[in-house]
Amino acid sequence: MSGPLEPVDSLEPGERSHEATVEAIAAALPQWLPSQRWFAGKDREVTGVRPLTWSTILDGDPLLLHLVVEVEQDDRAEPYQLLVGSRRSEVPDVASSVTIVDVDGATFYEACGDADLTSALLDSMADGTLVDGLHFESEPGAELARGLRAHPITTEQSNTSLVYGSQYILKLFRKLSPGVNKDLLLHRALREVGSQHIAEPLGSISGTLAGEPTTIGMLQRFMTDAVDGWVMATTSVRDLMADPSVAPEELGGDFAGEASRLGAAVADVHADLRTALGTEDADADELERTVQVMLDRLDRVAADVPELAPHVPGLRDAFDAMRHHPVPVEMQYVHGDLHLGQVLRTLGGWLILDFEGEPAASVAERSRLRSALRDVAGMLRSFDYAAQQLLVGRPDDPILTDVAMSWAHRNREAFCDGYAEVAGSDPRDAAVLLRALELDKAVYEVSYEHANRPDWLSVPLASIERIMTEGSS
Ligand SMILES: Nc1ncnc2c1ncn2[C@@H]1O[C@H](COP(=O)(O)OP(=O)(O)O)[C@@H](O)[C@H]1O
Ligand SMILES: O=P(O)(O)O[C@H]1O[C@H](CO)[C@@H](O[C@H]2O[C@H](CO)[C@@H](O)[C@H](O)[C@H]2O)[C@H](O)[C@H]1O
Repeated sequence: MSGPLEPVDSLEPGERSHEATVEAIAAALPQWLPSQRWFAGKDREVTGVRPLTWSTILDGDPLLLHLVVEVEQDDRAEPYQLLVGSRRSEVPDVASSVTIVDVDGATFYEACGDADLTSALLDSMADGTLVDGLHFESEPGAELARGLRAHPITTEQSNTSLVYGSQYILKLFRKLSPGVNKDLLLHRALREVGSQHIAEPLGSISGTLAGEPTTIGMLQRFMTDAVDGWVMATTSVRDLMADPSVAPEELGGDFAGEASRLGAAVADVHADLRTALGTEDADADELERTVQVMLDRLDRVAADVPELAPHVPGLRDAFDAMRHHPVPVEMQYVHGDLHLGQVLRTLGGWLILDFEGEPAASVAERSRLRSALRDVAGMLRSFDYAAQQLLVGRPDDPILTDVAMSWAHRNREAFCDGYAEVAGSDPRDAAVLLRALELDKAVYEVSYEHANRPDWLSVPLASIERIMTEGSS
């Protein structure tokens, strides 16, 4: 969760045509935004939406506008981007949920699902054009195909991704921050050092926000042979739950081998990030700052989510313990929000996606160098999630709970084994730090679930309870 923001300056103004339309769209957004999966502020009322700027990507009929709007909520004002389409000559074939507003007899709708309109984005990147203040570029050496149609992916996402043919995936970052997006920055750095564990970055779209060139989209190679880690992991847990009498290691869908290879891939990426972008040693001030950030987050989340209250004293102790058990920490660029939905198993091995960091963290927080153990903690949390999500909404069943917890334990250990083998040091040796990082991540998840998937709040809360109990036994 970020605090109040300074007012954001306008993007470089595009043509002022369509001004009245843009105002009408902005006026409709307070009602429309909260129903969008990618909107990060669903748990707070939208008190106003102000257009910061807009660009006309296609003019006439059909019309394709790019808007950056500032969304005001009680304690913050944040910029979001939207692609808005309209057609006069034919009724658009789009779901009613994406309709934003009717203006003068024309329907204006969220255009990410309109393949006739979104093909213009790829074509503009292939051509390297500047369209009404938006720069469309391909990465050095990338020869992009033109004329491909796109469909949005349906995964639950913080952003919106469009798949072009079976070749490319374009991620449109929804909540914008001035500057080059960390996801693009780290993908470029990893490509420079020849990382084997990323999908190649191929293009980008940028505008200007608060006077800075700002990434609004990133194009990557689409991996057709990929399955995401979350799907693989949850399939494995389901198989085990379906027949609890089978030992996990005898199960056809045992995930431990993959978990270990994933640990090795994450350690490789950490090493590549160090090579590409360097490291710094953490000093006592850094440790103090880290503990304080965790305590502050705990206070903020506990104020919003009463269910966290009983755990607050124990969580405070866990964070405080870092002060009494300091370990030498090398600070480096990390992924920042690593979980099973951010990793893809391809024929060539594991790829890591989405280096943007936690969607709710401030840009300053996301851009900091951190301990690589943050990513290890994120993935450990994800094994817990994969195990527990099948228990959500079911009556208590001690046998199934036991199966789920054994699966999580087995795969968490395998992941750490794989990581340790490549990194040369075992994350489990820094037990106090790793425990605090896991709990801090779980506090973040409490806030994330409260805002996005209240039904799942029980998942991070149960983990906090478990970690606390293990710690006190
Ligand atoms: N290069 C790719 N090839 C295939 N699928 C991808 C690729 N990049 C992303 N995906 C799919 O899109 C999903 C969302 O991508 P991600 O970058 O994590 O978006 P977000 O930032 O919105 O969470 C991933 O979980 C994965 O299933
Ligand atoms: O992928 P995003 O960058 O949008 O990350 C956000 O959403 C994730 C959920 O999609 C959320 O991850 C949490 O749920 C996952 C299962 O859906 C689980 O694997 C993760 O371990 C858990 O943290 C992530 O926290 C949030 O930032």
